[in-house]
Amino acid sequence: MSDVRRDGSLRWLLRQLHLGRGRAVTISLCAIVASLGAVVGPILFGVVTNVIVDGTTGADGMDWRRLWTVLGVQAAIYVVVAGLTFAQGQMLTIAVQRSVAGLRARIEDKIHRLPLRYFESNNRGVLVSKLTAHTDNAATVIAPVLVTVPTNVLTLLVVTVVLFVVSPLLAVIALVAAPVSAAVSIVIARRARPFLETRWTTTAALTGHIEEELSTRRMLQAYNAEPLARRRFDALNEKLFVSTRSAQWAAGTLGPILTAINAVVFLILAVLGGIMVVDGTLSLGAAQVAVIFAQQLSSAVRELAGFVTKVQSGTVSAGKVREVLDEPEDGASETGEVEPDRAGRHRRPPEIVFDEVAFAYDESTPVLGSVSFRMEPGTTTAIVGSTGAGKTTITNLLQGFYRPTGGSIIIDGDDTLDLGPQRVRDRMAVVTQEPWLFTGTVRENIAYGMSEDDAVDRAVHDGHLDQIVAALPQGLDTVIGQESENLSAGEKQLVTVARAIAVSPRILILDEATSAADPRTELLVQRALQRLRADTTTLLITHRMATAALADQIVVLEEGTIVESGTHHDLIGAGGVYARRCGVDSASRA
Ligand SMILES: Nc1ncnc2c1ncn2[C@@H]1O[C@H](COP(=O)(O)OP(=O)(O)OP(=O)(O)O)[C@@H](O)[C@H]1O
Repeated sequence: MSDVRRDGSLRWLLRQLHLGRGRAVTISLCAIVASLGAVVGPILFGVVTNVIVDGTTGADGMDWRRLWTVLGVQAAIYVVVAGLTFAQGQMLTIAVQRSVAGLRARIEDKIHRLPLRYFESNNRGVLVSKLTAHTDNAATVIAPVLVTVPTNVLTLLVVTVVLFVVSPLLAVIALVAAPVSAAVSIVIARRARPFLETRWTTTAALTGHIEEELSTRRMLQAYNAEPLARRRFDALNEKLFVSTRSAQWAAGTLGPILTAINAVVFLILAVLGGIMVVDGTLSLGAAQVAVIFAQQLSSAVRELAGFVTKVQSGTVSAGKVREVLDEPEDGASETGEVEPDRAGRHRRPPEIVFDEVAFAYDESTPVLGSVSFRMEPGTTTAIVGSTGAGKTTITNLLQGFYRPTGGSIIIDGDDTLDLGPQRVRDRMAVVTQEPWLFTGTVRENIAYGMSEDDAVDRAVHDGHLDQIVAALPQGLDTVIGQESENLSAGEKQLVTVARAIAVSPRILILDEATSAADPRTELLVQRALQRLRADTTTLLITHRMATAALADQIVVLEEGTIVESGTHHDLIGAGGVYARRCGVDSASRA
């Protein structure tokens, strides 16, 4: 994280952008030619002045031909400069936006490759701002690198040379200001940097806070905790205000200081130039060129100084983006298409074996000891056990979210680590206690981009959603979402059950899938899932003994270890933990 070297971030960023050398060179060339034109313009302006002065004060009268020629050339140069500036600006905008889109795509891709652990330990607001605001801000350094630096360095060189040709004395005076301005700019940029860092981290924290507030707003209201949330918001808001003000203040002092330095230089040049014209050591046109060039010199220095602050800010952002892209990936989070030769490997329900599987989320606290059980093809295995026993952890491992720390999970003879997560998840459906819905129609939520319309209709019927869908204002086309008020918690769970039915899975994981449904609906859904079971190897996590009793095999887990396993009848007969649980469960239901 913080090991990202700040000074390396700019070079790193430019390497990530894949701007295309040809396009970068074209943009820079256009900018350079345009800036050369902008330098030649004032020289011709001086020539025009001298022609007019000679014409009005000399004996030969006005040389109209020369005057019109110079004016014509000058006009042509300005037209070319305008054209090139426009073209360069357009190309630059496209290049910058394309680069930003590419960078965002890389982060998006990275997000799918990061281990779940990363998201568990990182604030979502921070991630969102890295994906959006920081990416945009990091890209703002492209324009300065391609245009500001080459054009202004060139302007500095040409202007300096011409100034020396015109008048070495005036050149020296104009140049003395440049290093002073540059030093001031660098000092101010350094001062602004910590404020910029704070501004970005606070913006991210504020985004995270607002997101949390929105997703927990019912709880906040129910517990009257809004004042607490408000206080946290106010504190972050104030911190953002202070850091932004300080950053702006530090950067804002730069302009006036440079303007003051330039004003003094300009005054000295104007007075000295005037004296030299009166003395006859300098023509009026040359004096004019010297004054205009001195201004160009100072504006080039100012632009380069602006580049320093912009790059400061862009580098801070590039560092943040780099933190995400440099995060170590986890093979277990690898995603993508299933390789064609292995696609559809689960043509029939597979056999799944947990062979001495051990696991710990963090090394100091083992969650699973040595878990071994076999799931025959097309059968249902129920895992029951106390809260925190490790049941969901077993489903997480089967989905390939984490790697076992010991032992292996074998599907049809292949270790899941060798298969890779894509193939493991091929034709796998999961329904959890927390129904996961995205903003879209009921149909889209069930199809989830994979199932045909008739599969959706069948799933609605088999999943006993018909009546619920009929009661919705636009039926299957009603828009729902995670926060949707249209559906109850149980109904949302039924939508996710229908989604699982629609994909005709070969492996089905049900983790308290019907916990929010009433007993009658649960029974109906159980029947629907029962129909799937012949073609599916099912892992069922449940606290309801009546649901577990329907399974072909029951595994009883306590503190990460299997304490007993067998059929409902075997375990009732054994009179152990399961039998006691069944007794308590039926007593509590009575
Ligand atoms: N992402 C995680 N990071 C760290 N520890 C975790 C994580 N998820 C679960 N745990 C811990 O692992 C242990 C087992 O959790 P798990 O969710 O597998 O239990 P469970 O049997 O499914 O419980 P429940 O019946 O309450 O759902 C718990 O002590 C829990 O605190």
